Parts: sequence; structure tokens; C-alpha cells
Amino acid sequence: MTLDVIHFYRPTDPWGELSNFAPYPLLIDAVEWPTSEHLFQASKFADTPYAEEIRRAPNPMEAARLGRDHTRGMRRDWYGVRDAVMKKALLAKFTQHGDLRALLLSTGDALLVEHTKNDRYWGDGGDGSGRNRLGLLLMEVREQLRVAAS
Ligand SMILES: Nc1c(N[C@@H]2O[C@H](COP(=O)(O)O)[C@@H](O)[C@H]2O)[nH]c(=O)[nH]c1=O
Repeated sequence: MTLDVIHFYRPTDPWGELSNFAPYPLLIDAVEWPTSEHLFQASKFADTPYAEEIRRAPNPMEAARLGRDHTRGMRRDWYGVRDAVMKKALLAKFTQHGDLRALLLSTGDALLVEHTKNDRYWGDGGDGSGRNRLGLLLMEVREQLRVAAS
């Protein structure tokens, strides 16, 4: 038996819908977020004017740039909560868009890997040495959707 592996990173490449930069808006407590990246980055500064500035960023790249500004006083527990924040954003994304839910379920048992040398925490570091936390959380969400559908 071979294990299928799906690599994703850029939203315009195959499987790009799995990227947080893909243009799928989310609604959380009646507030709209243009992408899961906007929501994720703003969550570093929860309920501050700067979080709202990130929500209004014109594209996910700009949201990420603003969110990575370490002079802005991220919430102090960020590294303890970031996986839970990411999971919540992914659950919203893949439950609020039926086409995305179907796409994620269509990956079956494939190993999902955010393949990039730019990120060794959320991604695989380009050579498999990274933790691929985004891919692992997507697989958790996939399993939850699968159970919910059965
Ligand atoms: N896809 C993608 C990126 N990767 C994303 O960056 C986010 C992590 O940000 P941080 O924890 O602030 O370093 C997370 O959503 C990860 O998937 N970064 C990019 O600059 N371009 C991109 O196309």
C-alpha cells in the first residue's frame, strides 16, 4: 500500500484551496474575515484596534505582514494557543464552504503537507524537517468532518 501525499502552498497551485491564503471568507460572531489568514494573524492581537486593521488588510499577504510585526505586542500566550486558534479558523473555513468541505474529504487518507522552505512550524521546511502543523491540523479537521458526515 502506498501513502498518498498532497503538497500545497500557493493558493493558485493545485490544492491551493487548502492554503490559508485562499480567498474564502469566514463569518465569526457576525464578523466577516476575508481569509483564514486574516483571522489567524489578527488573533495574535485579539480584540484590539490593530486586529481590526489586520481584518481590513486588502489581501492575506498584507494581513500576514501586519501580523508578523513583532513590535505590536502580540498576546503573551500566543505560542500556547496558536494551534487551537488555527484549528478554529480551519473548522470555520471548511464548514462554511460546502465545496471546500467536499474537497478536503476527497483527499481521503492522503498525507496533507504544507510544502515550503519558508516555514518549519506550519510547513514541512521544504525538506520534511518541519513540523507541518498546518497539514496535521487539516487532517484533524478532515477526520472531524468525516465523523460528522457519517
Ligand atoms: N501559505 C503561505 C504562508 N504560510 C502561512 O503563514 C501562516 C503562518 O504565519 P506566522 O505564524 O505568522 O509565521 C500560516 O497560515 C501558514 O500556513 N506564508 C506566506 O508568506 N505565503 C503563503 O503563501
